[in-house]
Amino acid sequence: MDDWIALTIDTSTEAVEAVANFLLEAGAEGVQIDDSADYAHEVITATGEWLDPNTIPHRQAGAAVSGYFAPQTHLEELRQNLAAKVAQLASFGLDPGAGTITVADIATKNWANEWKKYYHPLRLTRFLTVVPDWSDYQPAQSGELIIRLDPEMAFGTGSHPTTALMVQLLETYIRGGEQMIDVGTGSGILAIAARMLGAAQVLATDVDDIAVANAEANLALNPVDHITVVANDLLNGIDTQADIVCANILAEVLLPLIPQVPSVLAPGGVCLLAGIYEDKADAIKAALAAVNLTVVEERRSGDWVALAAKVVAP
Ligand SMILES: C[S@@+](CC[C@H](N)C(=O)[O-])C[C@H]1O[C@@H](n2cnc3c(N)ncnc32)[C@H](O)[C@@H]1O
Repeated sequence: MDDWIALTIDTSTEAVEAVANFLLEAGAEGVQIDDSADYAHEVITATGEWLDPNTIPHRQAGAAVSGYFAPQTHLEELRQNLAAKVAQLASFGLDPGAGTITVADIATKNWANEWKKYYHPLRLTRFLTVVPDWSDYQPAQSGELIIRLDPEMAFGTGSHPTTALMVQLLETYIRGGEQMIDVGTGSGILAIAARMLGAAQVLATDVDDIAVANAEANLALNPVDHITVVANDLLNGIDTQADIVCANILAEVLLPLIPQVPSVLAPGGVCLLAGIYEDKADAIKAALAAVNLTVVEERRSGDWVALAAKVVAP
């Protein structure tokens, strides 16, 4: 059999999700992400051993996203199509990084499993650890909650700082028994985390059908119920009340979402937003203020900002 084609785009950490989507939309059978940011966290091995990321050989800056394509792919057309999309990243406020595209034939029979070596159990917070579903990792201490994920297709393995910020906010604002709406659920990671932390019910939505399917597959890997996943754009057509509305999406999507939040937010509820690149934070705060939502907490990780906002009585 002919070799598979691996097409690798050098980019920045913040553009990893968009570039992976470009490759999947272009027909990649799978994607592999090699992101220097993944090594900013401690890594735990399958046997529960803590590893200093500096002891593992890894890229020091930026990220590379590889897509695997069937041998008969029209390579030049594909390369040009992807180069055009990479050139548009800056107009979405994303740093394209080097933006170079390299092509390699790979004889690896089993590329579909190759990428898995890049995913390790990841200690997200004191209480939550994200574990790839093929790992036999067991909790290293009492009280440690395990989220099992197959991170193959959708965004949300926990390794991105925006996801980690949002999980920290969920730990702060979930007291138990809340109704929650998770807009842009991706892998479903936030919905699963919320249920494990005590939320009563989660409505998880995503505009991308692949994400909806991946979130449903991930729910099945975890001992969680009372999570409904639906394909939906923003909060369009949703009229249930929620104590928590969370969304980890780029500012361009949060801006039209924010005016929809008050109509679903129950009295005393909180709106949690992540995915905000720091130069967009002021615009997001202004959009919140315009609908009477006051920022009550701000968290940062690198260049990323996450906000909690509530209706505060005058
Ligand atoms: C950055 S990912 C977040 C995934 C996960 N919630 C997390 O925190 O790791 C953003 C998700 O929002 C989804 N999304 C983008 N635009 C959307 C929209 N207009 N309505 C609903 N979901 C959207 C994307 O498909 C993607 O899965």
